[in-house]
Amino acid sequence: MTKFNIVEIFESLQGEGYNTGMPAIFIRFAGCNLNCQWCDTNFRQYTKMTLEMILEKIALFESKNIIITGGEPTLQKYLPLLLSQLKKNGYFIAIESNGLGKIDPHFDYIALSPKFCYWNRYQTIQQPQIDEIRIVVEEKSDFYDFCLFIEKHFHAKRYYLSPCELDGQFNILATIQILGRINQGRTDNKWLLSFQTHKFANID
Ligand SMILES: Nc1nc2[nH]cc(C(=O)O)c2c(=O)[nH]1
Ligand code: SF4
Ligand SMILES: [Mg+2]
Repeated sequence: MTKFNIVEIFESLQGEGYNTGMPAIFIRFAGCNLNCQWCDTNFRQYTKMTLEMILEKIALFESKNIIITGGEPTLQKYLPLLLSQLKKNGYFIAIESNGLGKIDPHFDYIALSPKFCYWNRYQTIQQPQIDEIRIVVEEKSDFYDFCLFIEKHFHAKRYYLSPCELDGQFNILATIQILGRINQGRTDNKWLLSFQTHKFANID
């Protein structure tokens, strides 16, 4: 029986990146292949749901946008099946991924969040055209080089830096300093700021 490991399904507003404020149904999958120090998501507690159970649950919400997230959603074996069913039902489907798994090019919107700590593992990874890259800022001397590497390695429409929350504090100054450094001498201001606005607004 085809089952998905689901942490939670809820309706909210996209809190981050280009689509900030977009009403969406979030489907959060369990499990991750990484272990980031500042991870803010409990991806270890989940329930098993069939495709029918997921469709029934999301039909209760108003939104026709879906954000597939985790954990790391590409680890779900039956994700392509869910994707094709949701597409048949007319949903716009975005994915949030750490970028180390294979991303199905049929997603309507692809947001990758590559992790500085796992830099080496991105060297051999190829991905289709990405809509946005969003990197959480780590205050390490070669973090800037990591951003340049990612910009070269993955082709995205937009690039964002996002302040890291650690012990309730966001490293905003470090974030805009890196943005300043990376945009210096360019005329396109290619790298932009993304806040996790849902955390400030106290919504899911
Ligand atoms: N509002 C809201 N926006 C989000 N964008 C990405 C999220 C995530 O946890 O992947 C998230 C989330 O958890 N909440
Ligand atoms: S990749 Fe994302 S979900 Fe996985 S440990 Fe890192 S921050 Fe958490
Ligand atoms: Mg989150």
